[in-house]
Amino acid sequence: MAPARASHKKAAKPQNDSGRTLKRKRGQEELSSLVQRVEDLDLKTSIKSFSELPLSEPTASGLSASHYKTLTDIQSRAISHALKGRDILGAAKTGSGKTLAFLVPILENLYRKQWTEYDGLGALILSPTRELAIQIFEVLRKVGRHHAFSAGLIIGGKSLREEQERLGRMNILVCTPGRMLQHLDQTAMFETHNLQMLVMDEADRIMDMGFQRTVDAIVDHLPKERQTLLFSATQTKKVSDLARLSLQDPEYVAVHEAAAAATPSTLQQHYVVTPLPQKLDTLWSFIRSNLKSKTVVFLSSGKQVRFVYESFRHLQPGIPLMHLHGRQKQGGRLDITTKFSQSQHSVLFATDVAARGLDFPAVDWVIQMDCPEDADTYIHRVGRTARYERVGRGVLFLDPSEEKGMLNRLEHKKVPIERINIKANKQQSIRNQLQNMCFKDPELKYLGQKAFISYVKSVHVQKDKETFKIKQLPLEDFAASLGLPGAPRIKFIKGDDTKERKNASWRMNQLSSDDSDDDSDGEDKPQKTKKDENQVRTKFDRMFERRNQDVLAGHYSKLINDDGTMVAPNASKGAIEDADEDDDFLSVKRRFAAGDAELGQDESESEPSGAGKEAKTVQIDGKDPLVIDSKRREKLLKSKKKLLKFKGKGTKLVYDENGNAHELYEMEDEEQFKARGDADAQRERFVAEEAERTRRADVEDKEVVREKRREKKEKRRARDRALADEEAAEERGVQLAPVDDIDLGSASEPEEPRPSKKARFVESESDGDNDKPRPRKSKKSKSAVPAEPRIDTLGDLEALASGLLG
Ligand SMILES: Nc1ncnc2c1ncn2[C@@H]1O[C@H](COP(=O)(O)OP(=O)(O)OP(=O)(O)O)[C@@H](O)[C@H]1O
Repeated sequence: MAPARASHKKAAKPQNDSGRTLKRKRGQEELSSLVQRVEDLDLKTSIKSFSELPLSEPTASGLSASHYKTLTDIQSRAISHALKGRDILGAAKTGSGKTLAFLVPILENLYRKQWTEYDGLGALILSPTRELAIQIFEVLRKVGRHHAFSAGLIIGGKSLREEQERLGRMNILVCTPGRMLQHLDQTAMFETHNLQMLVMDEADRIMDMGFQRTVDAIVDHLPKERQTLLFSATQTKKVSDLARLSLQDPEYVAVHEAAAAATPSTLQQHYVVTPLPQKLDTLWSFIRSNLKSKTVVFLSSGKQVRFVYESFRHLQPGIPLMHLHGRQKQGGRLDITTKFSQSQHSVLFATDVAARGLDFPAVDWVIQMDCPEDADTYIHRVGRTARYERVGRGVLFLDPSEEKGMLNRLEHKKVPIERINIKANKQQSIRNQLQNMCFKDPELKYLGQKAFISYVKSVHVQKDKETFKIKQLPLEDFAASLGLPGAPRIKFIKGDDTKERKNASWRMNQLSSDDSDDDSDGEDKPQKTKKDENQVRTKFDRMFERRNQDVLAGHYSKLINDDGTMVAPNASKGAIEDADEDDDFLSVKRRFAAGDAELGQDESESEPSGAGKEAKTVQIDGKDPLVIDSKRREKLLKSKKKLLKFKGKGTKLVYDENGNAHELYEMEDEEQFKARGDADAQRERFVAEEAERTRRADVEDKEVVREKRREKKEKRRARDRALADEEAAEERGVQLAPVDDIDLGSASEPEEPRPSKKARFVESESDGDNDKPRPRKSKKSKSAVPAEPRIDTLGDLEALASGLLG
């Protein structure tokens, strides 16, 4: 969380009393006039520039310093209503300036209420992605730079504690829903009862399946009496959502509802029909012929993004390549968005994490290589170009099976899109190069296999079956186009309820790779069709399969384990760094089979053949092996306390005279037992011996107890004597040292009550040390309290105060 504090108030020079009063008076007058101007604001007048709006000086100067002068349509319509405290449902095309449409009212409404740090949280802005939250926060810092509010960014990726410490002092927060809920539930100091405004940017996304419950829980924490603003490029008026958010008589501000198109007029939109197996070739050819452009390429999953990025990087197209997806670490994601924003010519491969709200300057092309799940997603993706009156172009790649369905959806949403064809002479094939690369580089091949699986998975979970027809996709050919020797097997779980998993990107977990194949390394085998069986296998194929055993046989034989215990794939290092795995796809976790390695064993020994460095097991005291397959678990090895859980209780050993260790209870040999005589006689002897041992132990115990009582009595007497001496001395007027060497714990008299633990939080008394038990107060100590000093003058008072403080 980065606090943003404007400085104009701090910079004020000290003034004399009358100057201050005058300034305060002038401030009050300005404020009343501002309030009056807001009240008088006519909602029907169309406002063109920020200077026409009733805005405070700090906001006006923040806007002008950020070079915002004229209002966009959505700003002109929404800001006026929001200034008057109305709830708003705002919908406007991508890149039309929705961010300012809610930031300006936030600053103004808090300003007019003279919000201070003591008032706590005044406004909460929710964003579906971290990147968008960061971007909103940056705009807030810019336009709010002359305000004195504190603002924070809560998006996770930092320690909760660090955020917790500062959270209580924030007036405005920009956050992602998950992290916000975590704080609302766990941060005691965080109060929201005073909240004035709740804003949701990309509201339809926040309120869809992925966040529904989180948002409900957040709203439960917020006061009902508040102003709520919802913004998106594809807003819906779903009554249930509005009820959930307790919107009161919201103003529906949909500035482009009557427009002929849902997308900016400066945007040229095209689609190409390119069969799935040719998509990579088409993309490659496109990039090669647009080296002087800035392009965003959208793919359906992080694994797809990684594979295309890695393979194209190997092929060196002659333009910088970047990639962005949700499984990257936060720092990396931020670096990439900054780099891409600053670059002039580059290609960014991204998942839908970049589809909403991100404002990359001057993007020339948006390529949607994988078909978006619906028309709204298409609109958001394509909206990364042609922002704020600039020009831009979008190209959608469609498999022939997707063409009809998707075009219907787009037409329904008023998206004007035209077909274009690829020039045959420009089309280049990279299939052979990819095959060679996958052949030589097992890691790339592994990425390709994951990309294939995740693509098929993403198509399968799509809700719109008119557009996404998995059975019509030439999967075998698609796998070959990725450079793979065959299509990895995929098993679809029966009864798969796609409706339940509407959001493909969020809930792709209902599929499983085929674990029915009982061939030891057969899991990686391509899907065999009848055609395949008749095909002659070339030397090349055989080599590929041999390489396969090294790369994937290890993974899959561990991945798919009938007893469901462990898996140990051998992902490339990079792939693991991104935590970009197929785990969600599989019903078993990626862990090793039990008993792979003993504690302290060489790391290399603990890995299965051909495996990467990622997972290992350690066995502790013969217990079930502890699988080390993540950084968190690796840390665990360093904590003795945590490891106790995995350790046994330990075995007690006794040593004989020769120094040999024996278990405490060792089973005796039957022959030896018999040799010692009749069993009944032995039992009686044993009982008699044990009874005697118990009697002796009893006597010893009683003696110990008696000794302790004697000691206590002695101490009590000593204490009584000391007290008597003290009182006698008092009567004689002699001052004694405090009685602090007496063990009060052994006294039979009731002790002076110790302050309870709670007392720590009660305002401390003069000595400021409520925790420690104090020595008993004697009459002496009472009489020793000095008489109250005389305070005649201000000087006397100051002297006393400084003495107390000192
Ligand atoms: N009044 C304005 N004058 C000039 N530029 C503006 C104005 N308002 C916004 N912009 C610029 O327009 C661009 C798009 O703004 P913004 O990101 O707020 O759009 P958006 O509507 O939220 O887009 P999306 O729907 O994609 O989230 C930004 O670069 C912003 O700086």
